[in-house]
Amino acid sequence: MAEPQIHHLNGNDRRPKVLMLNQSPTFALFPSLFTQKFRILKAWESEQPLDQFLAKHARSVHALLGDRHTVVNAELLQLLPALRMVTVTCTGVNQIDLAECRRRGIAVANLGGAYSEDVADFAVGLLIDVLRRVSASDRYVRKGFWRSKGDFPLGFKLGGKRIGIVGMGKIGIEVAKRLQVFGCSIAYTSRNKKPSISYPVYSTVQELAESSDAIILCCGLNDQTRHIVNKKVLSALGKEGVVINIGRGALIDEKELVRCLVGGEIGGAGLDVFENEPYVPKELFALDNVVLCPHRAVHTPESFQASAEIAIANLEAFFSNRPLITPVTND
Ligand SMILES: O=CC(=O)O
Repeated sequence: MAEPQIHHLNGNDRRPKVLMLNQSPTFALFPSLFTQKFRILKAWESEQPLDQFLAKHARSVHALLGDRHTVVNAELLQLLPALRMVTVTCTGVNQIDLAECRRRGIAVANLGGAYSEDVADFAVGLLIDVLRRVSASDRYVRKGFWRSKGDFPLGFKLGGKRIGIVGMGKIGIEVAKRLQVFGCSIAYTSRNKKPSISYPVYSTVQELAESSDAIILCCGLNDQTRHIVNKKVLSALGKEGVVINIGRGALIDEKELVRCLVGGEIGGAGLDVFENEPYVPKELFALDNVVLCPHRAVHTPESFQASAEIAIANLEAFFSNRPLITPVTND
C-alpha cells in the first residue's frame, strides 16, 4: 500500500507533484482548481521525448492524474517506480492495467458515480431517439422531404418496452430509475447479483436479450465483458430489438453488429462508443435506425466540475494518507 507521503519541494513550492501525460477536458476546463493545490507536471507540453521527461521525474512522482485516454500499462509503470496512486477523471478503467497496479501497490481511483446521471440521461435519450426516430426525422425535415415526400414513417412507443440492462452498477441503476418512470419493465444481468435490487436478474446476456425489446450496455470493459454482445446475443434480441451502448465500444462485437444492422437482423442501435474510436464503421452512416454519437455521454460542464472536485479530493486524500474517496473496487 501507499508509503508515507512526501511533499516534494521545488524552491518554496510546497504543492505535491502530480504527473499528467495528456491534456484532459476536465483539466482544460478547470486548470486552476488543480494548480492551486498541486504542481502539475504536464508531459504533453514538454519538449523532451516522453521517456526522458519521465526519467527526469521518475523518483519524485507519486501520483498520476489521467483520463480515459491515459494508458497505464506495465511498460509505463516500469518507468515510474515511485508511483503509488493513479486517479482518472473518468468512470471506465479499461485503459489501466489494474492487476499490475495491484502488484506494485499502486492505488487507483476513478470518479465513482459522478458521471452516472448524465450518462443515464444520454442512454435514455439514445433509446428514445432510436425508437421515435428523432435524429432521422430531423434529417428528413432538413432535406426538404416533409414537403416533397409527405409524412415520415411511424416510430415505436417507449412505454411498455422490456428493457434489459447489462451491468447494474451506478449507471445501470440510474438508467433503470428513469425508464421505470416511462412505464418500461426492467430486468438486468450483472457481475454480482444485487440483493437490494428487485428487478428480475438473468444469468446470461443472451437470456436477458431473449426477454428484452432493448438492451442497454452499462458495464465496464474487461476481459470478461469484451464482446459480451456477440452474434448469439444479437440474434436473441431479434429483428425488432434495439441495442444501446454508452459503455465501451468493445463490449459489442462491432463487425457482427454492423452485419446484423445492415442485414435487418436487429431493429436498431444507439451508439455513443465504438471499438476503434474515432473510427465509426461507414456502413452505419446510411442507416436511419442507427443513432451515432462521438463518445459524448458524460460531456456536460456540470459533470466535468464534479469530476475535477472528486479527482482533487482523491489526490488530497492520497497526499495526506487518508483512504481514497472513490477507489476502484470489484463490485
Ligand atoms: O467514457 C467516459 C468515462 O469512462 O468516464
